Amino acid sequence: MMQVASPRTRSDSLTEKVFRRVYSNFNISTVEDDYIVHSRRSSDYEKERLRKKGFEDKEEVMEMEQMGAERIKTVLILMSDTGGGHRASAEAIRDAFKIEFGDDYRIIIKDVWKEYTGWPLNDMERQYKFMVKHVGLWSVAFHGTSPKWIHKSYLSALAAYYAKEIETGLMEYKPDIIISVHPLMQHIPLWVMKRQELQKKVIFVTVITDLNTCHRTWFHHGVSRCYCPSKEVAKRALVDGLDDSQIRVFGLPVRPSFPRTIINKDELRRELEIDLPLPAVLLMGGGEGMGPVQKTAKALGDSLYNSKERKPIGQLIVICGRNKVLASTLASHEWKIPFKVRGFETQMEKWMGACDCIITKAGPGTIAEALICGLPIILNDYIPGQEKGNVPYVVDNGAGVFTRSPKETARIVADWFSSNKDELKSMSENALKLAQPEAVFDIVKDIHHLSEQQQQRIPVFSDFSY
Ligand SMILES: CCCCCCCC/C=C\CCCCCCCC(=O)OC[C@H](CO[C@@H]1O[C@H](CO)[C@H](O)[C@H](O)[C@H]1O)OC(=O)CCCCCCC/C=C\CCCCCCCC
Ligand SMILES: O=c1ccn([C@@H]2O[C@H](COP(=O)(O)OP(=O)(O)O)[C@@H](O)[C@H]2O)c(=O)[nH]1
Repeated sequence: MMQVASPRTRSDSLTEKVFRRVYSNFNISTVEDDYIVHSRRSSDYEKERLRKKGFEDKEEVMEMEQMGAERIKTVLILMSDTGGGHRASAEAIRDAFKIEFGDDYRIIIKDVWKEYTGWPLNDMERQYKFMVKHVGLWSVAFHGTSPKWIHKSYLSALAAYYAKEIETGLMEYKPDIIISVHPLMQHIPLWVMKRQELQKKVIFVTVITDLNTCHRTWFHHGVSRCYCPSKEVAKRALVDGLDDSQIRVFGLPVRPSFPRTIINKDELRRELEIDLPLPAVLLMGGGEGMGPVQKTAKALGDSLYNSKERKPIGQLIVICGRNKVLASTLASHEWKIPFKVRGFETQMEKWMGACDCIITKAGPGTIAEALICGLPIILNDYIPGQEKGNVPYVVDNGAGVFTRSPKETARIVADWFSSNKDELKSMSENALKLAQPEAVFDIVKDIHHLSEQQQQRIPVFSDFSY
C-alpha cells in the first residue's frame, strides 16, 4: 500500500467526490474537445434541466435559456497543443469545475486560432514543434520577443488582421468567462473584448502554466486575475506591472484524477500488468516524447540488470506520448529487464502512481503531476526559455536531480533501487511537500467567486450583445 498523501489536508467530502468521479465509470480526464458534440450535450442537458423544472414548451425553454433563468454559465478555455501541458491544464480546470459546481458551468476547451484564423496563428503547433527541435532558433524567438514593444506590436498587427475571424470565434461560444492557459492568448481576445465593450461583462483570467522562467506575454494588464503557479512567477508578474490584486498564487492546475489520498500501488500494477515487487522507473518526454528518451532507455536496460546474479534490479516503463517513431523503435529492441512501452496515455495518474521515480524533460505539467504522486524526478533536458527555471525549482527543493547524460541518469536510478534507497525516500517526501494538488480547486473557486461578484454588479438578465 503506497501512501500518496496531500501535503495539505482537505475536507473528506472533496476527496470522496474526486474518488467517486475518478474511480467510478465516470472518466473525468477523457479528452472532449469536439465542440459540436460537447456543446450539443451541454445544451441538451441545459434544456432537460429546464424541462424538469416545468418549462415544457420548446420556445419557452429556449427563451429561458437565453434570458438567463437558472443560467448555466459558459466558460471558454483558450489553449493550443503547443506541447501537452496547456491541454492538460485546461482539462484539469474543466474537471475541477465539474467536481465543484456540477452543471452550473458549461466548459468549452478551444484553440480558437486554429479554427478561425489563418497563417501563422492557425499553425502554431507545427511551427512550435519545428522551433523546439532547433533549440537555438527557439531561444532567439523566445528571448527576442520578450520586450513588450516587440510582442505587443506583432500581436496587435495579428489582432487587427484577424479581428473579424477571432471575434466570430469568440462570439460563437458566448462565454461569460474566458480562461487563457496559453502565453499567446491574452492580447488578441482582450483586444476583441475591448472593441466589443465586453470587458465589464465577460470575465477574463489567465492561468499560467510555467513554473518559473515564463515568457512576458503571459502578463497582460487587462485581466481580472493572473493565476501564478509559484512565488517566482508572481514576482515576475509584479515586476511586469500587474497589480497585487490581480495576482493569486495557488499552484499549477493538475487534473483532479491524480491520486492525492491513498492509492494501492499493487492494484495499479496488477491493472497495468507491471511486475509487482520490482522497483519501477517511468521515462517520458512530455506530450511529444521529446528529449534523450531512446538513449536513456537503453542505458537503463543495462544499469538495471545485475549481470553477476543474472537478474534485474528494476523495471522500465516508457511513455512516448505522440512520438510514434520512438515507440516503435523501443518496442523492437531486446530487453533484459521487464519493460513496457506506451504511446499517448490518457491515464497518466495510474502510470505515475504505479512507479517509484520518473525521468523527464523539465515540462511543468509532468513535474507538477510527479510531485503530487511523490515521485523523485530526474530532469534530463529542458526547452530554453520557459522550461529553464523548472530545473532549480525541482533541484533546489530537493525533489530531484538534473543531468543530461543518459549514462549518469541510468547510474542514479540503479543506485536509488539498490544502495541509495534513503535518498529515493527523502526525495519522495520533498516532492510531496512541494506538491500543490489543491491548486486547480482553489483556482476554479476563485473564478466562481469573481463570477458571483460580477453578477451582483450586473443584472442577471442583462442581455449583452456579442
Ligand atoms: C528581434 C526579435 C527577433 C525574434 C524572432 C522572431 C520570430 C518570431 C517567431 C515566432 C514567435 C515566437 C513567440 C515566442 C513567444 C513564446 C511564448 C511562450 O512561452 O511560448 C511557449 C509556448 C509553448 O508552451 C510551452 O510549452 C512547453 C512545453 O513544450 C511547456 O509546456 C510550457 O509550459 C509552455 O508554456 O510556445 C508557443 O506556443 C509558441 C508558438 C510559436 C509559434 C510561432 C507562430 C507565430 C505565430 C504567432 C505568434 C505570435 C507571436 C507573438 C510574438 C512575436 C513577436 C515577433
Ligand atoms: O502520453 C502522455 C504524455 C504526456 N501527457 C501529459 O502531457 C503533459 C505534458 O506537459 P508538460 O508541461 O510536461 O510538457 P509539454 O508536453 O507541454 O512539453 C502532462 O500533463 C502529461 O501528463 C499525457 O497525458 N499523456
